Amino acid sequence: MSDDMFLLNIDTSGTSTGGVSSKATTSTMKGNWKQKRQMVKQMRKKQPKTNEVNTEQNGLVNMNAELFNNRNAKVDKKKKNKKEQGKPNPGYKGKGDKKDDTFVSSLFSSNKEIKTKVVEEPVIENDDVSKDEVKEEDKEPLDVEKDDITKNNELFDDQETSAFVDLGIKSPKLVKALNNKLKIETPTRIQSLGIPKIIRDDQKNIFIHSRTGSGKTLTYLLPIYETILRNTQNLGRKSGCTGIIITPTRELAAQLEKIINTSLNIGPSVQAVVLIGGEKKQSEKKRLRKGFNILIGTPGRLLDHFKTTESVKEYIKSSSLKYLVMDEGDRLMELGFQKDLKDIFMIIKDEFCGGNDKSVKKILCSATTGKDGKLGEFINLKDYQMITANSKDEEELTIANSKISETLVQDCVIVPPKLRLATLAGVINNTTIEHSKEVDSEGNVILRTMVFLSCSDSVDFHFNIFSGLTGNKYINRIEESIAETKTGSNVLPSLNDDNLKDFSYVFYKLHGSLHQSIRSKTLQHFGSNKAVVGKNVASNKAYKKHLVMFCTDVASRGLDLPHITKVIEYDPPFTIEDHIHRVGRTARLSATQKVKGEATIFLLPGEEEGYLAELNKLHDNKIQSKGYESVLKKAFLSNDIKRNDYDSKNERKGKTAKANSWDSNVTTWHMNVERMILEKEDLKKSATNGFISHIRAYTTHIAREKKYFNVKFIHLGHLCKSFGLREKPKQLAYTGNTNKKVQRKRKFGDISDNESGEEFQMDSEDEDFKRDTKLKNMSNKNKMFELSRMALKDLASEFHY
Ligand SMILES: Nc1ncnc2c1ncn2[C@@H]1O[C@H](COP(=O)(O)OP(=O)(O)OP(=O)(O)O)[C@@H](O)[C@H]1O
Repeated sequence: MSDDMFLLNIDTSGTSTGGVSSKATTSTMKGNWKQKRQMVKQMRKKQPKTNEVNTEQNGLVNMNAELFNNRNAKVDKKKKNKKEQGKPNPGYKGKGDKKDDTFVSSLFSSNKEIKTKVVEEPVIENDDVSKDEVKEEDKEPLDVEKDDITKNNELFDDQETSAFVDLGIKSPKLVKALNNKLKIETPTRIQSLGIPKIIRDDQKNIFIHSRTGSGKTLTYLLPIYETILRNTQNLGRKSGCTGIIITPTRELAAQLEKIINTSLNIGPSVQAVVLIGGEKKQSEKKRLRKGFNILIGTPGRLLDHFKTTESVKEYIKSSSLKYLVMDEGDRLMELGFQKDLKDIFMIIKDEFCGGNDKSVKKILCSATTGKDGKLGEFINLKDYQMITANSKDEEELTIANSKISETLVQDCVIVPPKLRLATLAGVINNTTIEHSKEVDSEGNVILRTMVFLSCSDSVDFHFNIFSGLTGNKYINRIEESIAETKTGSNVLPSLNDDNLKDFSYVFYKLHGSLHQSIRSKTLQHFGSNKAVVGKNVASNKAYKKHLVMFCTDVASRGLDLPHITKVIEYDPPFTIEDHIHRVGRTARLSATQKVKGEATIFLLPGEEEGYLAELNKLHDNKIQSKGYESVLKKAFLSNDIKRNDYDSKNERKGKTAKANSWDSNVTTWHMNVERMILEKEDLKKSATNGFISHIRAYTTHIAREKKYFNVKFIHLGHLCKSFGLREKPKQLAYTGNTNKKVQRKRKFGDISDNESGEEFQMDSEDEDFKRDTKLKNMSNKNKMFELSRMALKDLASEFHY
């Protein structure tokens, strides 16, 4: 059967009284799935309705061979057999199967109309790009100098840019380390503007404002180095602390420590200590006792040591301390660290500097200016001066001043909720196809993609799905958050492509609920030059890997990872500022960033489409909206996806979809996910948690963006499908209280809603009971909202990380 032929199992005789006849005749249809669906509708209109087997209700209108070829006629029979055998059905569970009450809806039907004009890129069958032979001469080595990708001219001054020495960086040792170790010779615009002002010995506090990846870190770091090295009394790490750097995330703090102590290491005269928690406080104390010139940390941990560790006082004194940096300052505000910061300022002033901290310059640093642009005021930087490389005549801090790299290629794909997961697979897959020829001088292909999600549970779920969808292929699990998937698996179609057979995918997950040591190892592995996994360690073969990291916004700020090819915003950002930082992980000025940088944002049809206009305000080039169909076609057209059934008796395992059209492949892929979730209890739990947490997180979109992102606009049942779940949302949202103590109290009337706190100490179980009662009286959708709101109270800080 040809690709676009479809066997349809509908009685066309017009004589049947049973709707879909059990003696259905078979007709053959041509065309794409839309045409096929239209034809089905027309044919169905001609048939009398039935209560017995309502194909629409059972989700049987899907245009795919796997589910529907010859199926309708067998549904009744199958159900009967199942009942008789009393065995669970490992595959299809349909409405009416009372035991499960699950629902298999089709991926391509009942989807909301997309209003935005989308570009459907033509996909040429049988002559697809992925099918092209990758000839040696076709390979495109990444020649940084030649195509000037990393030069990022927008970041340098048009005129002859001054050298670092002209900016006040006089220490030969430092300039040499910059040239030799970091391969940096010419300062960027923000460095030219910022370094002289920071070094100058006046009291002005400073806001360094410049786009992501423009070199802000060295703008404040080099003056700190220079000040340390100018001190003729410098006795190494025990000579006193010159700079304190506060960061919102542990990852960013660890990265800064690595720059100072490893990448730009100029010996014992400049040494940093990092305090980020996640390890024993005792070992941090031990390191502090050795002395430090620069102290880096997250607010909570810094404050903790300031209050309790004696050796800190020994090294932080007004005689040496000159700079207090708040990197990603607006994020520090957003995360509610104001109180900690105020306490830190106070301890520094009163306890470390004897009541006078006038010699300490406060520096705020970010690519965005905070929600209301009043960041400086907010943290008492009353007398600050803004230094910006974004616009020459800029004085006010406003979001409009925040810029995105001109080299970034941003697009958008508007996807109905049911098709989100498959389209994500499609985008990842197509990134491999598009960049598979970009080899480095040693023949390696290392692509890196970051997929941003709204919450930890959703990160876990997507990591589990993509790393676990291997059928009978082996997953090489190095750590619990790293998994490699190789050729021949069902994870992504490109793994079955002959031209990409040497490719493998390494999946990572990163979020704040992981143990710190795992977070550090994962990031280190993802960022290392040859993320070597498993068997490849010993072989001399060139690496062909696509490293895909599923992460929360914990990875959106400040991280300078090498060679990020693609950023995917699978869940929309919580604020427009988050978008700027997420996409800022690519298209950076960096010796290791050898790609222009691409970003794709996923939006749902409907109100979310309006968000495009907001995004377009930030991007110089209009964002192109891609059609999800072309994404799916490109990914799923050329390689048949095999079913992963476990039903060996029925000999279904391993069989390909009967029709190898792209939509059949998409459906088979999705059914594989659904089956896997049905089979594995832990995966089901992960999917359920992922879905519920995603909804909760969605409710936290800020008020000014609620007109685009309001949970009321979402078809929750359809969204459920993108988590591979067949349950209805209400089943997932409300499970009732199974706590025995509460049930007993309920039974014997020991608990009532009006018991005061004095008479009856409310414990968490009693709160559960109150909640249950409240929920019972609500409509299903309101239940979901209420649950989200309740969880929000406790878990608000969890959502973003
Ligand atoms: N003058 C320079 N010439 C070439 N590369 C540079 C220069 N200055 C910094 N870089 C490199 O550019 C990359 C990005 O710099 P950096 O991390 O400081 O950006 P940023 O502005 O702080 O970004 P973000 O806002 O995302 O934190 C780093 O890899 C850094 O080594």
